[in-house]
Amino acid sequence: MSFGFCLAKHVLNRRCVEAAVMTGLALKCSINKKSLFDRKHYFYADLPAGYQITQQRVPIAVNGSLSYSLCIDSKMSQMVTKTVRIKQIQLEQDSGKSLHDDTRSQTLVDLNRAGVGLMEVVMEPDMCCGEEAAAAVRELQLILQTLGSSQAVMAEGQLRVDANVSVHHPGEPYGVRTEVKNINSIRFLAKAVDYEIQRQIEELENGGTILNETRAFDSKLGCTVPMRDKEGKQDYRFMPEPNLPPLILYDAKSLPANMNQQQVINIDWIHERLPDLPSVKREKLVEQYGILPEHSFALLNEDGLAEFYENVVKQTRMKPKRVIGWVLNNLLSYLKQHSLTVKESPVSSFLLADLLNLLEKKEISSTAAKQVLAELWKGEGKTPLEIVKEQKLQLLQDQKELEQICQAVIDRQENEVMAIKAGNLKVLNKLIGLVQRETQGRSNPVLVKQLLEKKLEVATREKPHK
Ligand SMILES: Nc1ncnc2c1ncn2[C@@H]1O[C@H](COP(=O)(O)OP(=O)(O)OP(=O)(O)O)[C@@H](O)[C@H]1O
Repeated sequence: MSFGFCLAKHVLNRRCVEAAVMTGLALKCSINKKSLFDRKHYFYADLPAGYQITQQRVPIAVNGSLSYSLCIDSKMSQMVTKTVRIKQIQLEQDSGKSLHDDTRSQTLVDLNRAGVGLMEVVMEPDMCCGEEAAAAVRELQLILQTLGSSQAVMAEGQLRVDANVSVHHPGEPYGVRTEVKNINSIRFLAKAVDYEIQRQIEELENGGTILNETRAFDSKLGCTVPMRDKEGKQDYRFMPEPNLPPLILYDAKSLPANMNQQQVINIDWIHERLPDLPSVKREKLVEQYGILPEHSFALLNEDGLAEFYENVVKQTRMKPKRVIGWVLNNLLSYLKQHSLTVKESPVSSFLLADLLNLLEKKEISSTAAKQVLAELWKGEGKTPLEIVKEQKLQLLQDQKELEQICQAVIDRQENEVMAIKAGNLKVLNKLIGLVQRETQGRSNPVLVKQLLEKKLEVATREKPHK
């Protein structure tokens, strides 16, 4: 993953180091007070210098872990939390990008990123399938965005994944790995890993062998294809980078008293200022509002949605547990349908809260509230109350009128009434629906149910006297 600051002319960029320290701390790594920059030599068209500056041998952070959760059932309601170990985090220079044009049998090289600072997070092989890899990288992406160490937009190359995949029988050592390079979407990551697992199993079952090669994921074909083989240990001729001395970091204890603060990086200072990480934010949401853990995941999955939800909660009398349904089932599905971000929503948290207040005060039914939301979505600047009045959506407050309508429905639906009296209470819902239709959704279904039940009980009791 990379951030837009560079190591150009081999002067170390302070922001790169701070971002790596922040990320290391967030991923529970030990931060090395001394790390080194080496030149790693290899020949490839996208590496014009013939070497890459990297901390691969003595990196800035080591031995961390990342916890991530994933759903294990199709209803997305049962979640398990897993952990992947972080081997190391290193600062590097990015290379260029090769663009292969198969139709013209040409390769173009985009050098725009060559030399730009890049942070590599190396994970241990602790994941078992594409879904796990995808969930771990999604969590890492959220952490990077929370820290501000990268915008981590995969489609723009700000976060890329090289997935190493091998297969082995339980209890046996890991098999030979292949590396699927430069995966630029979480969905493709899951597909690439699962494809590669399956391909390797089939290859081995058919008596073949797995080559230690670099592959690419072809998103159109949904499969991985060979790029170049890595067989035989390559000699990278590592040598210390002459323009970059060892990187020395300090903590509160080791910080020399007479040192200019601008010239040093204090790990403790960064640690104290780390923002709440996504896992902590989720826990707080569950605890504070009594929502389900999976709801807290959904809230953090969209940029700005948790803040939106909290703003609605602050401005409405409705219980947070009910508000969550409106935010996730109604507002979020509108946003998704129209491919909009939370910031672009035509319905502000204030308008949604206003609407939910009408519902809470029983001035409108939830069917009517959905109609109002659809109208608010048009972004014409009307308030929920104006829409309610304009479209005559207020709940019928006149109990007598409602009783008359219920009676009329009962009188018309002889068969249904008989079924209810015979004990089939589900049919009552049909009568409630008919009253709703008669009142154009303006009746309070709870009240209608009570009235119908009362009337039908009376009718049942009255029958023997007739
Ligand atoms: N047998 C294996 N099966 C699956 N993954 C493995 C296996 N052995 C190592 N890995 C993973 O491969 C990755 C190695 O990445 P690393 O960047 O350190 O080496 P590399 O791929 O050889 O380096 P580069 O691509 O920069 O030449 C690590 O994430 C590690 O967890």
